[in-house]
Amino acid sequence: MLTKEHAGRPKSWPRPDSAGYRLANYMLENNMYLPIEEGGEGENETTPSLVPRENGIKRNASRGTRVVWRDVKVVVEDKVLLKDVAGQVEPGEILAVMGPSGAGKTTLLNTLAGRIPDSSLDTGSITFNGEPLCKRLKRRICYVLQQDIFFATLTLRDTLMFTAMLRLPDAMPYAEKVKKVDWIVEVLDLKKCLDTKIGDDLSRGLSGGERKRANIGCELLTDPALILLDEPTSGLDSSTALSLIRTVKRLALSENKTVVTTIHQPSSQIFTVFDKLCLVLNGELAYFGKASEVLDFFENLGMPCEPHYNPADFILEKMKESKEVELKILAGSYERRKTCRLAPLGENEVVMRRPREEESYPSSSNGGSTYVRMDSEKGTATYWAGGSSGRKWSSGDKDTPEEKQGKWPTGFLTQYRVLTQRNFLQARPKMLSKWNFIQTFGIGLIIGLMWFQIPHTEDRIMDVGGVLFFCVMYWGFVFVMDALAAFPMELVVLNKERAAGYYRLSAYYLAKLTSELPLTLLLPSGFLTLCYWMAGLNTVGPFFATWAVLMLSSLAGQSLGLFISAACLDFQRAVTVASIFMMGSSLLGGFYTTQVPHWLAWVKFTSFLNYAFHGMLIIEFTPENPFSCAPPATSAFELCRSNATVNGTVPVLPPEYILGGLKVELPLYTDIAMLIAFIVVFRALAYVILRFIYKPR
Ligand SMILES: Nc1ncnc2c1ncn2[C@@H]1O[C@H](COP(=O)(O)OP(=O)(O)OP(=O)(O)O)[C@@H](O)[C@H]1O
Repeated sequence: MLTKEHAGRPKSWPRPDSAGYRLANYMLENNMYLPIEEGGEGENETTPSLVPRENGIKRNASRGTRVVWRDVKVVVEDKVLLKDVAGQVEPGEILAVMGPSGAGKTTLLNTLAGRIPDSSLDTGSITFNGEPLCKRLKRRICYVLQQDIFFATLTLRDTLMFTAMLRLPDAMPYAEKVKKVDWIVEVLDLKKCLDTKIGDDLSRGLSGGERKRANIGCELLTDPALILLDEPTSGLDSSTALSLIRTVKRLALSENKTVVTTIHQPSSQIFTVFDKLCLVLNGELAYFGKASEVLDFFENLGMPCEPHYNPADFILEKMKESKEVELKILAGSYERRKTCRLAPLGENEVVMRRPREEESYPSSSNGGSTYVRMDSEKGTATYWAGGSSGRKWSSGDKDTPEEKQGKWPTGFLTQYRVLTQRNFLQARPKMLSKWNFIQTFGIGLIIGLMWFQIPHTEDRIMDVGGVLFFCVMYWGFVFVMDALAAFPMELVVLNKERAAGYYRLSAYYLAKLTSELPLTLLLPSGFLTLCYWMAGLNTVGPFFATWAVLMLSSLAGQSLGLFISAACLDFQRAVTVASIFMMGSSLLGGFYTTQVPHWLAWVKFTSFLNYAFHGMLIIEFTPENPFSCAPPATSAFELCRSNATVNGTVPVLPPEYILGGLKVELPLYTDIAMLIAFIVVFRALAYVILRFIYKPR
């Protein structure tokens, strides 16, 4: 019977102090785990619920997934990246993929994760308990990337909780999600750094090992069938690396997870933790089998390893020794494969192959790759074409009714809500940093002092224009450049999360736009308040109207920055494009020159600064805020020259004269409509680029 403490815990996630977990721990510490024999059980059978182990110890194995891949050949742009690669990994096992740099380890991992384009998989089949890899099964794979990609300003607790909220189904109660996070924290030993910021190269946060475990933790939340780890130990010291691999092994054993990891140069202690080994050499399979038997394989080839030598070092040295040795290893592997048993083909399993040029096949003209289904039992082959939307070769592609309900783990509203909270939290420290405040109010103060209480006279009209233009230009630049700097970093996280199917892009985008709005508007509001009143411009009503125009202008700048960032995807290029655009916009924004060469006149209509500046001038120069004429001898206006002082009263300039002199031609509503159009169009364009052009796999 479950105790109260256990009652809310999902059945599949035992506590770290559970008997299963303690047993796994004990077995690992005492080297009592045994790899399961290759082949043997029928592919479609569920692994027996209890697998006999050494010393009579039994392990619960009812939920495991056997993953088998055969004849995998990957070709990209006529380059063969993988050739005839086969293997099998059982629940509770760790398979290490090793080989020299560029051998094809990551390509193999990407292939197993279904993250290569359909057109690149030339031949091969990948099955999970006999079911061919399909969209539904892909969602049960967790892929821990080599880089630990997170928002640096969030704490580990926030990161895990947001991931749980996004990746665990809406139907799961909140308390259950919290318990799952607690469990991950305990299993991966992350408790002591739960409230530490993730950090990055510039700001200290989690240590390398903690970040790696956090990365694994975020992926494990979904209770995956297959865990793929790409170089999980890179950048870690040997003891942290060993502890990490041991943790993964413990998890594999206690949870019956199937683990495949690429690794560069494991220590001999790490090497002993691996159950199976897959050596890849120039895209070909150099060895597949028990890790403990790899040295026998090399010895049989006449390459004995010296006692006490790290087997991993020995293997890599041999693989890189010479072309001759390389050929010898591959020949040995070929011979070995003749006797190596993989699980038999499953009922629904087909080994697919793209037809060769000389083969004729029907219906090859519909644009997609053409595949051949080879039924090994009947000895038949059927050709058919599959569009880029997916392969139509397996009954396994069919989702269950529950899975059909949605491609995403959570609904749009949940995604929007969680992403809004997360974006707000992660943007807040950056936007409201002490230095941003110092910069904003420092510059605001300088502007206020420079143009302190501008007299309302004709000769100071340009000063009023100067203050307003500076506000528009300053915040235009700040928002464009901020978006250029922040968005590419965010794109990396977005890319990872989209590839793993966390959420809809539309939910992310909408959340980003709304969550940052209050933060975006706070600093320019403070800045304008300071400058406006120090410069003694107009009254309260026009102040709020000017504020509204400045907000629209700032958002237009941000939208432009997002668009340039998404279109360029390269910071340096984006800065160059943005600088040219913004300098052009500033120069043609109507303040520096009112006499633009006629062939350049059209450019000012592409400048959002122009619309914002002119809008502010219209708001500022009103009959209620009169500007008096200069003495007739110096006035630029005919009206002032002809109207001399009457009874000591200096005549005032009507606003239309001032606005005419400043070449303000469009009405206020046109300026506002154009600013809104800038915001909408550039944001929409940025979305379209992300949605249709910049698609992660
Ligand atoms: N999209 C691609 N187009 C062309 N060649 C590619 C592509 N992706 C990978 N390659 C090439 O395939 C080979 C294998 O790459 P892969 O990243 O799988 O190697 P790896 O064994 O993981 O290397 P490392 O240990 O250095 O990460 C490399 O020579 C690489 O240049």
